[in-house]
Amino acid sequence: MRILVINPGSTSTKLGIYENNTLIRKEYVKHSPEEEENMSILQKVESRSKTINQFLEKNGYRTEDFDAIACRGGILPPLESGTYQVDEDMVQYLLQKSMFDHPSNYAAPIGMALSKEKIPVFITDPVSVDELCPEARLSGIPQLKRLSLFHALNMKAVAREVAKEMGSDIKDLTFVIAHLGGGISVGLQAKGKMIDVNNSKDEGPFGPNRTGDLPVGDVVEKAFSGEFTEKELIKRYSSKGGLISYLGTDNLREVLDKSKYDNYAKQVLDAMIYQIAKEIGGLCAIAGGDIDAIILTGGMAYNSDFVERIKSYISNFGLVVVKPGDNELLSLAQGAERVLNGEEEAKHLSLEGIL
Ligand SMILES: Nc1ncnc2c1ncn2[C@@H]1O[C@H](COP(=O)(O)OP(=O)(O)O)[C@@H](O)[C@H]1O
Ligand SMILES: CCCC(=O)OP(=O)(O)O
Repeated sequence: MRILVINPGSTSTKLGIYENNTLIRKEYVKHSPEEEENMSILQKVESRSKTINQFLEKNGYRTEDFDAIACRGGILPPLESGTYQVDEDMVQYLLQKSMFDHPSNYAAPIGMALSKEKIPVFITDPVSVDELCPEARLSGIPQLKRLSLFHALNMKAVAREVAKEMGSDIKDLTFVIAHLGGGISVGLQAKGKMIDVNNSKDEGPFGPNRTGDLPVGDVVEKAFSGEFTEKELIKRYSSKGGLISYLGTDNLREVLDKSKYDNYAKQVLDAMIYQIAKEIGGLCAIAGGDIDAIILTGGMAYNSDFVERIKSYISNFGLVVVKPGDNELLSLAQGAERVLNGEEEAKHLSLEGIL
C-alpha cells in the first residue's frame, strides 16, 4: 500500500511517501515568513501545490501510483478525533469558511485536486479536534467561547507512543503535552481526551511566529487606532508575532545563537521559556499534580539546551519525556491505512447548513 502524505505548517511543508508503513521518501521544505505575505488564499494553495508537484516529479511518481493521499486536517468546525474522508464540501469550507487562514487548511484542497477523483483523500485528527471539559469552554465573557485549536495530530500520536513505552493505555494515563512548533499548544490529556489546551492560534505562550495571549484592553485600543486594517492586525498576532516580532526571525537556532551575545535576544528567549513553563505548570495544577508524564514535542524540542531550560522549571512536577519533532507524517499515513485496511471506518463530516 502506497500513501502520499501532505503536511503544510506555518514555517514548512513536510511531505512523505509511505509504503506499508515505511517512509520511503521525505522532504522538508522551509518557507520564509515573507514568501506568502501578500498572497491570497488561492495563491498560497497554488504555491504550496507547486512544492508538492516538484516533489512528485523529482521522485518520479504520478497520482495513480498511490492508494490514497493523507492530508493534515485544518481548521474545520469542532469535531471528534479520527480519520475523515475529504469531499468537495470540506474543501469549500477550508477555502472559504474556515475561521482562520492557516496552512493546514490547504492540505485537503491540494490533495483533492491531485487525486483527480481517482484515489481517496483523508485527513486525520485535524487542528479542530474538540474534547474540552465544560470548565475549559468559558472565556470569561458569554459571547466569546474558548476554542479547541491545537496540534492534535502530533500530540495524540506522541501520547499513544509514550503510553506504549510505559506499557500502558492512554485511557489510564494523564499527560501534559507541549507541542513546541511555529505555534505552541500545551494540553492536558486525561483518559485519552485533551480536556484543556490553549488555542494555539491566539492563546497560551508566545512562540516563534505567534503572540499567544495578549493584554486584551491594549489589543482593542490598537484595533480602533486606525493604524492597522483587520487583516494586518490578525497577521501581526497569528504569523508575525512572538520571536519574529521581537527579533526578526522565527528560527529558534538563530535566536539561541544570538542570545549568547545579545541581551535583548536573551530576554526574549527567557520570556518564551518562562511562558511555556507557566502554561505547563498551570495544567499540572488542574490535574492535581497527578501527572504520569510531561511530554515535550515539536521542532523546538530538538534543541537540548532549550529543553533543559524548560525542564529546570518543570521537572519537579513529574517525569519529563522529550519526543522531538513531530511524527505527523507517519500518523497521517497510519490514519489512512487503518481505513484502507478496514480496521476503521472513515468518518464523514457533515457541513449541511454551514456552507
Ligand atoms: N533541529 C532543530 N533545532 C532547533 N530548533 C529547531 C530544529 N528544528 C526545528 N526547529 C525550530 O522549531 C520551530 C518550528 O517547529 P516545527 O514543529 O517544524 O513547526 P511547524 O510544523 O509549525 O512548521 C522553528 O522555530 C525552528 O527553528
Ligand atoms: C492553528 C493550530 C495549528 C498550528 O499552530 O500549527 P503550526 O504550528 O504549524 O502553525
